[in-house]
Amino acid sequence: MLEIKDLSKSYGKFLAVNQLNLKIKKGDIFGFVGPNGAGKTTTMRIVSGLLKADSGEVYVDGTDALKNTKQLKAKIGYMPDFFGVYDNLKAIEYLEFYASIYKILGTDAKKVCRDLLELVNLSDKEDAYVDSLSRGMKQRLCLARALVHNPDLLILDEPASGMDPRARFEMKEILKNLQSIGKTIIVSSHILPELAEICSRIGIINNGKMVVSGTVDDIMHNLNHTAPLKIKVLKDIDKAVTYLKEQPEVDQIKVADHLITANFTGKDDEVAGMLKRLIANDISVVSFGQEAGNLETLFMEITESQEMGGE
Ligand SMILES: Nc1ncnc2c1ncn2[C@@H]1O[C@H](COP(=O)(O)OP(=O)(O)OP(=O)(O)O)[C@@H](O)[C@H]1O
Repeated sequence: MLEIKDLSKSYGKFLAVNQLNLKIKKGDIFGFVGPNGAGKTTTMRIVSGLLKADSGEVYVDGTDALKNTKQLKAKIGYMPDFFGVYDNLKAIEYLEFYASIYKILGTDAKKVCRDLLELVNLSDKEDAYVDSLSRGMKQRLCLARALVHNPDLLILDEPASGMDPRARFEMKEILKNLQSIGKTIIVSSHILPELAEICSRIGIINNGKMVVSGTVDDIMHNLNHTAPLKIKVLKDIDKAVTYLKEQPEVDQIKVADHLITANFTGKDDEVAGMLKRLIANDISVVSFGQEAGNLETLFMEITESQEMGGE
């Protein structure tokens, strides 16, 4: 659906995007993650046809996006990370205004805009003034605006920034809905866990370069990253520890009461295999789980080492 090859963009002497490569399949929710100033907005604005690249190639459905910006605007919906102020406009009027830009007018426009308000859970705010909406509601309205011309590819720049947990949850549900109706979505964030659970794939960008991309599992595995296992056993704690010590994927075993904590390097199927083998060895497992949140550590490690390696 989207392919970016060796994309570069400088602002004066400052290289904001540096030979960036990226591939996104149709139907993906791709999480574009990186610290502030990494180059996410610059990349997204280039793909959306709002900013010129210095060099590189961008293809949307096989079409050269840098040479056919007008044609591709119909396919792409862009939601900026900034929401302007619109005095004296009701939510529905705001959407109708954007619909009119795409020549969707009259009763057609009303229907499209009402459907979009429903999609982003704002039906009851149809006649509310935009300025009276909460930040989360404004962001959802902005998302509806990006959808007004029914694009296949959605490019969302920090759609959940500044939202409270409930509003973030709602935004995630909306994105999953959009995926289920066939949209391909790129969503950026500087907070990795915010995205990991809904994204089919993520890419980590730092200093304008794509450092790593793939499924969350693949990234953890390829970087040989460890995720702590927590295993509670009923009895046989010594037997369990002896068994775990023999496993190459396991290290740094710690025991407190009946709880064993150990670092584990491997994918989900290997974690499942470990649980099966513990039980097959007659160890009474009360609970077994792998801690989440390690992705955050991984993200910090990747971006820190890059910063130190950079200029
Ligand atoms: N118009 C501009 N002129 C000069 N420098 C710019 C301009 N726009 C962006 N930059 C710089 O380019 C770098 C990348 O910016 P960009 O906005 O693409 O990053 P980002 O990953 O989206 O960051 P954030 O999460 O803070 O929005 C930053 O160092 C930024 O200061």
